[in-house]
Amino acid sequence: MKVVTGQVMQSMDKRAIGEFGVPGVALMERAGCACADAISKRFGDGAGRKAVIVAGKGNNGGDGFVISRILSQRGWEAPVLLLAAPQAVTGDAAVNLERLDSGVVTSLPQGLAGQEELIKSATVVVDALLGTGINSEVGGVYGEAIDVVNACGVPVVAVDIPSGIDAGSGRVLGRAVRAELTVSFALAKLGNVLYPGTELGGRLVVADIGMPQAVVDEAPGCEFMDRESARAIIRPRSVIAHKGSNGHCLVIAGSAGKTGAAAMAAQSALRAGAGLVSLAVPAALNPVLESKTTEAMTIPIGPEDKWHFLAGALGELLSVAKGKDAVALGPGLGTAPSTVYLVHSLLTALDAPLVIDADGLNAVAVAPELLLRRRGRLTLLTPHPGEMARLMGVSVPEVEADRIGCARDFATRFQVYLVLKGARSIVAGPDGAIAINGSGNPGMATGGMGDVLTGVIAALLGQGYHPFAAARLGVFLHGYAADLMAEETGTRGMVATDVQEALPRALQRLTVAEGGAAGTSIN
Ligand SMILES: NC(=O)C1=CN([C@@H]2O[C@H](COP(=O)(O)OP(=O)(O)OC[C@H]3O[C@@H](n4cnc5c(N)ncnc54)[C@H](OP(=O)(O)O)[C@@H]3O)[C@@H](O)[C@H]2O)[C@@H](O)CC1
Ligand SMILES: [K+]
Repeated sequence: MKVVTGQVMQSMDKRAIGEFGVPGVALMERAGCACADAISKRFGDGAGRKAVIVAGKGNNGGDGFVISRILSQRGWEAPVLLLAAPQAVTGDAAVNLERLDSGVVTSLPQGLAGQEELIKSATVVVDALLGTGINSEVGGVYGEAIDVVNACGVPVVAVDIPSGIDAGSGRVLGRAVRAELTVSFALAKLGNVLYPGTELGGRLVVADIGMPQAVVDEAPGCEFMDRESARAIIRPRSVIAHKGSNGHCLVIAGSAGKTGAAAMAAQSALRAGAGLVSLAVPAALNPVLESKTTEAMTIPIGPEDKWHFLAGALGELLSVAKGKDAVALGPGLGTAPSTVYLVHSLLTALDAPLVIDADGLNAVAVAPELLLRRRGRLTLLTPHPGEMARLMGVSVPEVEADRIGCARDFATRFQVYLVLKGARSIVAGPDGAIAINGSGNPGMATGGMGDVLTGVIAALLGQGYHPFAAARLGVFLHGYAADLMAEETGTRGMVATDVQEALPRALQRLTVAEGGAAGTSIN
């Protein structure tokens, strides 16, 4: 599913009207109608139902006027509380304000004070205060109105986006409405799918409002990874495939106390469909990993009494990497100076597509410019916000404040593919392309989940997926496996090996035709 910023949606609106001759008032009619349909579907129709529409003076309010008119025709009582003088309403919104029966609209430029009882008596409150036109922090009467709506205890349906959410980032601009359902128009906005906006919006429905297809197709946006997008990436496996044709991955991982990271990365690569996995570990750890893993082939590296990789392991590792389809570097490596040195040497010497995670990233953070020496070879980094902050030399809050910007900046600057992990992981390509992952749940906030993701992405690279496809499908599959686990056992107590073991089921669900309507509801 494509998602766009609020500004892009506003320019799409202008293009549809200016270049394609679609009247703005027709777009508004369809937008209001889609909201009214969603409300009817959720609450039914007929007498005894009351929708209180809290409207601003812009076109978001205009949609609210249409909703009032349509619900009234369906037997609802649908009063509009307009936070402006009627003369302040202009354009298409004014046309629809005119169409309302007298007595339906109460003009309240001073705010909602005194309207609390009416609002509390509603079946549903419709939030039509602010949409994509929000241009500053919300205060004054709009801010107070948001507080009243949030305190009323009645289900709220947000028009386009909860008022107060920045459509381009999902940030709360001062304060924002909390809705049960959001009906967004033409395409979802970034603020509908990124936290905290996505959580405040509740369930999201994206309604077709008759935006010309060319306008939709040509709008610059990014991909929101849902089941449909994942299905579009997965390739069928040949019925005559053999282990050699499904990719041979090399995992370089492990140090004392971190054998689990190595085992999970290797096992997850197998669970994500790798044909063969070789696991290179410091020699002293080999007996542990021999017994921890079954299908993966372990390769002891370096002196028998060493529990971490030494710089001198370069030659041995390059020779085992020869002919491998993908290499995963980093899980549980530790940060011993000789290991860091080894990672630097491997960065410039390894030819195979390379996934770098965890301590591998910590080593890269010391000298990120080494990534540029991999030019022409494929490199994919999977940092969490802490690792991203170290890579960029900024603070974690700075990363969290602009996750898309940070991921895009690093990926383009160092010509790598990058997955910035966290709720709604961001995938960035060296050309600046962005995807946002839609799967996953809070049960994944435990140790080892990153090792599983590394294995999954390495397996997909090894099977020949393009790195941007491997990263997008990898993060979706990883989160989707966790979602399947959560359906069965809930999110508390979920561990990384649960997700690892659910990977085949997730892959199967994505490759077998799904029953029921695909629909446009994403959560
Ligand atoms: N795009 C489409 O395809 C379609 C879009 N449609 C709908 O139009 C919506 C966009 O409408 P829009 O552009 O009129 O902006 P909107 O969100 O109503 O707000 C602007 C008003 O709010 C004000 N204002 C701004 N910030 C504020 C603040 N912090 N605190 C207080 N006030 C603030 C600002 O006032 P100003 O600052 O300019 O004086 C201005 O008056 C979109 O979300 C969708 O619902 C559909 O009808 C059909 C198809
Ligand atoms: K709104």
